[in-house]
Amino acid sequence: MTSTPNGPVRTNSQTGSMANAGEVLVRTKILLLGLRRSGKTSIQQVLFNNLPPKECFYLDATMRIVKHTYDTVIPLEIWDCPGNTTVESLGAPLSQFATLIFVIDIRDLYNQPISKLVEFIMAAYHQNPNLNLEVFVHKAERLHEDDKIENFRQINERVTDRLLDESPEYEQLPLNFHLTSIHDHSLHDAFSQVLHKLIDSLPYLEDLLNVFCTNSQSPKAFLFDARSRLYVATDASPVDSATHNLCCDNLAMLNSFGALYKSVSASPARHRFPSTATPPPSAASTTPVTPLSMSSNLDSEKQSESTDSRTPSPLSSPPAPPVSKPLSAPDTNLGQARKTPKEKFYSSAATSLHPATPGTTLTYHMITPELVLLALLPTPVFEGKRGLIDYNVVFFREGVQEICSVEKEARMAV
Ligand SMILES: Nc1nc2c(ncn2[C@@H]2O[C@H](COP(=O)(O)OP(=O)(O)OP(=O)(O)O)[C@@H](O)[C@H]2O)c(=O)[nH]1
Repeated sequence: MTSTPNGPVRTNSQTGSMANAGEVLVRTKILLLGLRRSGKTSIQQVLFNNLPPKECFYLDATMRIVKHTYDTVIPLEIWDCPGNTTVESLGAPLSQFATLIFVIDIRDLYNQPISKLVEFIMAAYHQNPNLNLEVFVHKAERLHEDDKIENFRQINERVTDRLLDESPEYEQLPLNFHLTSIHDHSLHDAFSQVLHKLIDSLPYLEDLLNVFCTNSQSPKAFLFDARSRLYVATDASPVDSATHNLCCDNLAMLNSFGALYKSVSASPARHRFPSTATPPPSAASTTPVTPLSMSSNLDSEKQSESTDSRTPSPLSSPPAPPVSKPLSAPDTNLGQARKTPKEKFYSSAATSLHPATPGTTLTYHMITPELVLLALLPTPVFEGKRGLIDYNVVFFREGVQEICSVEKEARMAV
C-alpha cells in the first residue's frame, strides 16, 4: 500500500467488509497459517479476544477458514486457517493479503511445516512479491534458552536452504523470524512488529511521539492498542524488552481494574460544563492523576466531536506543543481535553515505578477509544510540570485523532 498526502491508497491486499449502510470498510488482510496444533487460533484468541493463555488448551481444532475482524489504527481481517490449507484450497489469491504469518511449533519435526512454508513462499513470490512473510517459531517458552536459540537458528537455516535448493531467486525474499509464546510478552512484541509494517501513517505517529517525548522530557513513550496490548508506534529511542513488558503489564492491569479507580470527577454530573461557561478553575485539580488513580471516564457519545480548529495537520507536519508557556505557568485547565462542553473526557492514570529519588512514573492517557499513550516520565517532571504534560497530551491526541480519521476516511468506499 502507498501513501498520498490525503492518506492511504487501497491496494489488492485489502478487501472490504460492510461498515454503515452503503459503505464498505476496506480491511488489511493477514493470513495465519501453520500445521495442526501449532498454535494459530491461540495466537489470534490471546491477542484479539483476550483469551487467557491457559484456556487455549481447550480450543477446538479449526476445520475451515475463520475470518476475524479487528479495528485498531487500521482495520484488520485475520484469516485463521486449518492445518491442511494449501495454496489451492485457500480460496483466495495471495495478492489479497498484506501479511502471511506462518506458525511453527518449536518442538515439532520441522520437515513438514518447512515444506508447507516453502510452498507458500514460492506461490507468494509469483502472486504477490510485496507480501510480508513472517515466521513465528512458536511455543518457545517450552525450551531452555540455549535449546530455544539453537532450534530457532536451525529452522531459519533450513528454510533458507530449502528455498535456495528450489531456486536462487528466492534468496532475495525478505523473511522475518520471531520467537513467540502466548505465555510471555514475546507474542505481543512480535505481532506489534508485524503490525508496524502495515500502518502507512506510522512515520507520522512516530513523529508525534518524538515531539511528545522531547517536550515532556520522556525517555520512552508507546502508543498502544488498549485491547490487544500491541503497540502501534513508539518514539525513536530503542525499545528495550523490560520497558515494553512493563507497559504491557500495566495496561493489562488497567484494562482489568480500571473501572475500580474511577475518581469523583467521573460521575456523570461533572462530565459537562454549561454551554457558554469555561470550565471552573478547579475542574482539573479535582481529578488528580495520583498513583493508580483513574481520572474521568469515557463519554462515548461525544467521541467524534473532539477536534477543533486548532487541530494541526499531522500528515504534513507533526504538531509542536508549545513548551515555554506551560513550563513557566502550568495551566491545569488545559489538561484532559476540557476545552469546550462538546468534548469528551479521557481516562488517565499514573503509576510510580520506583519511589526512590528522582524516580520514574509511568503515565497512561487515553487517546482514542482504541488507543492509549503510555509514557515514562521522571517523577519530578510528572509532579512539577503536570500542566505541560497535559497540554502536550492534548496536542498529541489531536494529531493521532486526525491521522485515524484520515485512515478511516480513506478506507471507506461507497
Ligand atoms: N506451551 C505452549 N502451548 C501453546 C502455545 N500456543 C498454543 N499452545 C497450545 O497448543 C495447542 C494447540 O493450539 P491451537 O491454537 O488450537 O492450534 P491451531 O494451530 O489453531 O490448531 P488447529 O486449529 O488444529 O489448526 C493448545 O493446546 C494450546 O494451548 C504456546 O505459546 N505455548
